[in-house]
Amino acid sequence: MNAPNVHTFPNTQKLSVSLADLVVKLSEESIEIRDRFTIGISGGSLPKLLAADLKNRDIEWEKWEVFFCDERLVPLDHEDSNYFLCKKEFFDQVPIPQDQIYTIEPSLFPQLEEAARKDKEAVEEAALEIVEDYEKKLISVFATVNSVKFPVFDLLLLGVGPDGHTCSLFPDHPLLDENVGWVAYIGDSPKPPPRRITFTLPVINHAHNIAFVATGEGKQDVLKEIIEDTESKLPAALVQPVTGKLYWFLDSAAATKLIL
Ligand SMILES: O=C1O[C@H](COP(=O)(O)O)[C@@H](O)[C@H](O)[C@H]1O
Repeated sequence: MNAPNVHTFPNTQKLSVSLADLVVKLSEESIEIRDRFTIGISGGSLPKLLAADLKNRDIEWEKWEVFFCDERLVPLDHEDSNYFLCKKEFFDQVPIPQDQIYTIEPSLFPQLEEAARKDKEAVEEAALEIVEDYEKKLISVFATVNSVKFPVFDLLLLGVGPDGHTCSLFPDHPLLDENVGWVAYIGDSPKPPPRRITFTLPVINHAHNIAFVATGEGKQDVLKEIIEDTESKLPAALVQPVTGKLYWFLDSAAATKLIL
């Protein structure tokens, strides 16, 4: 495994500038080689930190293809939606073509809501349709130029929760063992809302570049385990790129307990 590049910054403003530098560099390199930039974005604290400086950069936005590393199964205009959050913080500020921002399929929502009034099995069936639709969207973008075994993103931007979760992969959850599917449904997320979809670990680990972004003192302990304990089984510690590069962008509050 490639050693992670851990970058720490005195404040979130400086972190955002450096994160934007990396995204610009990778976007330019990918467009030069493949004429497009494929990126997966997370929710939580990430979109605001990402957009802060990036929105003012000179980027070929029309070459971007954007997916969500995880998404909550709520309508796209719901405040819990990662799309809604990214739109508010980022997409509304930059000219990425709307049809190159791949959301979960809103027309599949009514049947999920109806299933929720029935039973768990019906919910799982309806959620599976959303998963299959999202996998089709991934295939439409990746199948022609990459190996179809797993999509290979130019960049995945990930967050990490104080419990060590990343995307919607939570500690000790059976989804951590998924090694075939690209997208998976979780109906019992310990962090609300409970129903979500998420990229699986192999999709994450096949990316060319993965950058974690974590800030604030609430993440000190978990970061120490994830970055320094090579035996850790926390979801974020299982992010180990097959051949790609792994970056950590931390503010000094989050990085305090690390031996760097
Ligand atoms: O629920 C989620 O949480 C993680 C971590 O969020 P953060 O606010 O602690 O950065 C996020 O990466 C994920 O996309 C989201 O669905």
